[in-house]
Amino acid sequence: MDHPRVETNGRIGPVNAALTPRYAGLGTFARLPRIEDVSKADVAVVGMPWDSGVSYRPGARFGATHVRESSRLLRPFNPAQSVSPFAELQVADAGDVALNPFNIDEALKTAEEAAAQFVSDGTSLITIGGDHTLALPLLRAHAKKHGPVALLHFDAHLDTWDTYFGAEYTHGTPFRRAFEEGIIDSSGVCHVGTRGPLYGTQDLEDDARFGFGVVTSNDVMRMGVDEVVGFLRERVGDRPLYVSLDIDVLDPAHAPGTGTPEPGGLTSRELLEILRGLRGTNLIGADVVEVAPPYDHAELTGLAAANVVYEYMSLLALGKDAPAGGPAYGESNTTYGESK
Ligand SMILES: N=C(N)NCCCC(=O)O
Ligand SMILES: [Zn+2]
Ligand SMILES: [Zn+2]
Repeated sequence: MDHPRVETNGRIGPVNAALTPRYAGLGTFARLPRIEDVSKADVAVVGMPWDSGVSYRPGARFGATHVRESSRLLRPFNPAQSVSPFAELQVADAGDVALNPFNIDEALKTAEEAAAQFVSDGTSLITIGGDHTLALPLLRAHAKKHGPVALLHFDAHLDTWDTYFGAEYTHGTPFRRAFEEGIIDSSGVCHVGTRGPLYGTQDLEDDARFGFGVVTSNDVMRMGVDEVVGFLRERVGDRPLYVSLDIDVLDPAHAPGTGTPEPGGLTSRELLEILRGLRGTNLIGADVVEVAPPYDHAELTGLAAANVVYEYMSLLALGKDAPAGGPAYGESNTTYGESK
């Protein structure tokens, strides 16, 4: 079936929701075109259906499809940032990478090669789904082009542990490996949203040795979003920035569909607003991982993840020269008029 699309500035946008109901049709991310249907994509959304690195509940292999399904309600204009991402950039869905579920080394190699193809082409990559092990090959692919990158890591967990059952490549270990490989810039790395029990104090000592700053979930509550944003901006400066976001950074009330949930997390409002605060940073790529739909309810987790991706796209559309404050950010009462 042919479904007319929104087209602005010569960019092929989503299927027009005024003509085709949102729940109809095949589900690309935000009902955007497939990458084969555009001449060149500025931004590609790529699914990573793989969860062979998990330590607890499996299910993130189904995350990519779930996030796509939960993205049908996204609309073309983002008032919180005053930007129409699909009009500023050609965004397309590149489908899923076929990752070997039985061989971790091979899967990580495939993921890295697939990512490197987009990155070397100058296409910004946003990946959806999969477990957090995948951050390692994604960082490798970005570092290959940009050198060691700044990293904002949104997560309940540190993910700088060493090994599980002797295995080096797991969803609890990608950022220790990234540090060891020299692909992250230790002066520009920070965790956001950490909480929950650790194995011991050594976990924090190791983590600090790798250079990570830490904004815990409680810090977000105590400092408030604006101060957190100021701290993160200062930390990353204008370095090439990769954002890796484990959906379990959200409280299980906001994102139940994940494999290692930890109570006491961020609200989706806090998370989305912190991401918006990154406008004008040098974002080069981003992921959202650990969405495990078998544990989701009412699409809460899928919707949160889809909106995270939409904020990534908005940041990319605004570009690295966007002013820090911006027309909408921090002036929420003026956005819809009236209530100031
Ligand atoms: N990356 C995520 N979601 N979790 C890591 C938890 C590792 C553990 O079981 O200790
Ligand atoms: Zn986590
Ligand atoms: Zn994680």
